[in-house]
Amino acid sequence: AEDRLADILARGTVRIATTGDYQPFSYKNPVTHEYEGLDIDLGRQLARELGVKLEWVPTSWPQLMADYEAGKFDIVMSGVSINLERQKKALFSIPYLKDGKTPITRCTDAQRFQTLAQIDQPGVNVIVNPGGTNEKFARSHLHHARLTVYPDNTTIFEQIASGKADVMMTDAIETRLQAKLRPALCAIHPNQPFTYSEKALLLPNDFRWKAWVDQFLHQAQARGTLDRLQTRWLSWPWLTQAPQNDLDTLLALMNERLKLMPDVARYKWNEQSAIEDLAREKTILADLVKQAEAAKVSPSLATAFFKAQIEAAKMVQHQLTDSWRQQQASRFEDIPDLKTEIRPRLDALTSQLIDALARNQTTLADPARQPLIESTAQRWIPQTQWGEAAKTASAPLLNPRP
Ligand SMILES: C=C(O[C@@H]1C=C(C(=O)O)C=C[C@H]1O)C(=O)O
Repeated sequence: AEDRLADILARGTVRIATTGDYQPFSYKNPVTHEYEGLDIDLGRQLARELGVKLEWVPTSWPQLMADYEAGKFDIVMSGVSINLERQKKALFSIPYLKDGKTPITRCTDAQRFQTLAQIDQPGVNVIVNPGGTNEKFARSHLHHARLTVYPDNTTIFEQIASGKADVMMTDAIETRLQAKLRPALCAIHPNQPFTYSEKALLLPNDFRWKAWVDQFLHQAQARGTLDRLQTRWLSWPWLTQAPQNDLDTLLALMNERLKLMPDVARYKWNEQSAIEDLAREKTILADLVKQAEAAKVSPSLATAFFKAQIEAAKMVQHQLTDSWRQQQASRFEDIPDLKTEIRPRLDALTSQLIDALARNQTTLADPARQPLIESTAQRWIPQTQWGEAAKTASAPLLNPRP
């Protein structure tokens, strides 16, 4: 008989399928090309507890069940909703999140759209993304309101903020996330949604493997890991717009590097170790010069640029630890390991940053393009949450160089 758990342990790898298109669960960051989100963190913890390597298997919603039948993965972690159709073929773990459809609207109109009866009125503009459970829900519950089907998931919430639409009904977790990303919007009773559904992990038909996964989730729930993951990924500084050109990409990568610093600082806080690690900095700068030469980037530009990124990284860490010291913060839970998890991601970013420098090199060296660089950086700095550190990071792009 099949014993998937034994297979995984013998193989030394767990294959986790994910779609990469569903914030806050699974999102393929278009700048770093890495997966990020609640289910991604949970997947890393699952692999750690199994004691095996993790292989992400890209899948998509339309392909999910076909990939399952082709045996391409051991588990799906992607914010999958339990549904009895899927369960005719596969198994689900115990649920790790409760959800349901609820409204999101402008905060100024929050009182107008509390109930379905209030929403289903002539003159109310409801907006919905096509093809999924949101559209199904809207079509079966709305008879008087005007329903606009809007295909662009990335700008649909802008339509509400700008008044082109009034309200959307979607998963409560998405309304919470969007309300954090866009302060003009409010999630309406996300704790008492109109419908009830559950998120779980999709598994092959193997009860021993399911028992292991259920125990893992049970512990994550009981120890508070799942609550912490929700808090983390609902306040994550998600990318809201993909970069449009090489200069945007460079700035976005600089931002991605800084986004890793809160975890670096939390790790060091737990270990009570110093923020500055000069040996590590020396290694980075030495590797970098080699990589720069290979990519035909001037080593002096690359060095100046990375010194500024490292300076900014330490500023972010100091700011955070100063505030934690003031608040007498205690230990942080579930922090990724600096050596085996965070620094490898920083190293991957180093290569991507060098590529981006190479693609921007002529622009950066051209005095006629300085005004463009300056205005792009000036727009970028306040869009990040890093304040002075973002200025420090972008200084080498602005200052005229020898
Ligand atoms: C990020 C870290 O903290 C500091 C900043 C570094 C960086 O930006 O790469 C390197 C070493 C430390 O001085 C780290 O320790 O990895």
